[in-house]
Amino acid sequence: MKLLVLSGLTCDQGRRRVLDGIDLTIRAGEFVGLLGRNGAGKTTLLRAAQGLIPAGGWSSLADMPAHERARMAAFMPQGREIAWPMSVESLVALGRIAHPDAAGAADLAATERAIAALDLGALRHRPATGLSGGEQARALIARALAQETSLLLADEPISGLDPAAQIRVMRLFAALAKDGKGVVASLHDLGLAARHCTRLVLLEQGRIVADGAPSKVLSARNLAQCFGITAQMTQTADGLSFQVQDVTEPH
Ligand SMILES: Nc1ncnc2c1ncn2[C@@H]1O[C@H](COP(=O)(O)OP(=O)(O)OP(=O)(O)O)[C@@H](O)[C@H]1O
Repeated sequence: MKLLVLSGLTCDQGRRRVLDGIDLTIRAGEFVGLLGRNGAGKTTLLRAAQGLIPAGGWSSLADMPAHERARMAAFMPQGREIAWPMSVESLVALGRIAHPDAAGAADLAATERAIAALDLGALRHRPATGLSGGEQARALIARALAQETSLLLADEPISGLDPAAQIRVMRLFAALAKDGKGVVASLHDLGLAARHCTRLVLLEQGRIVADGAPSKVLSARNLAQCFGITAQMTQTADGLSFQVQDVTEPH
């Protein structure tokens, strides 16, 4: 089942074209890692796909009425500012705003599931503004999870998390995809992307330059061209193992 279709999506910032003709379809069951250097266009793509910034071309999501979109897709933005000193559990419960006709019990249950999934039980009564950066990230992922949408869009969800929390979040996203949801996450950790994503989409200067299985997208050629690095990749019994070896470009 198609959850998101982008066709010829473009976005300009000033006189620069920062997203240039993106054609992309996300289906149920996929955990898609959105990769690319700083400035490649990952955040712009995630925002333009939702109609949060002006864009050309077509997005199935941006085309929906706002209330339908909120039932279809949850978004964890890259900027993690939390405006009010509300408790962590109240912040997570905000994910339920898109479900005005859900029973109170269903809202509570979804909030509790999200709190448990992100291991926030011990923090639930703390003001969200007083959390560490990584704890705030987990609370915002939980808020998106509580929305219980078919599609989850997450902008650098694991940056700033400790190693165990990063792996837990990647496993959680992989499990959501296995359950039939779709997840698109921009990521800078190529090793975790290789290990956990079902599909990788590589952006360069606002264009998709590779799209497919992790072992194909993380080819030596793509790594050199799009990241200026070399890496060693081996298939192990546990999955794909990926280790960056060197930088191939002068700074
Ligand atoms: N509001 C803005 N005004 C001007 N330029 C912008 C604006 N937003 C984004 N850009 C430019 O658009 C390009 C793509 O930015 P974007 O944030 O999408 O990159 P990214 O791939 O998410 O990068 P990062 O990995 O650093 O988060 C960059 O060159 C950026 O400088």
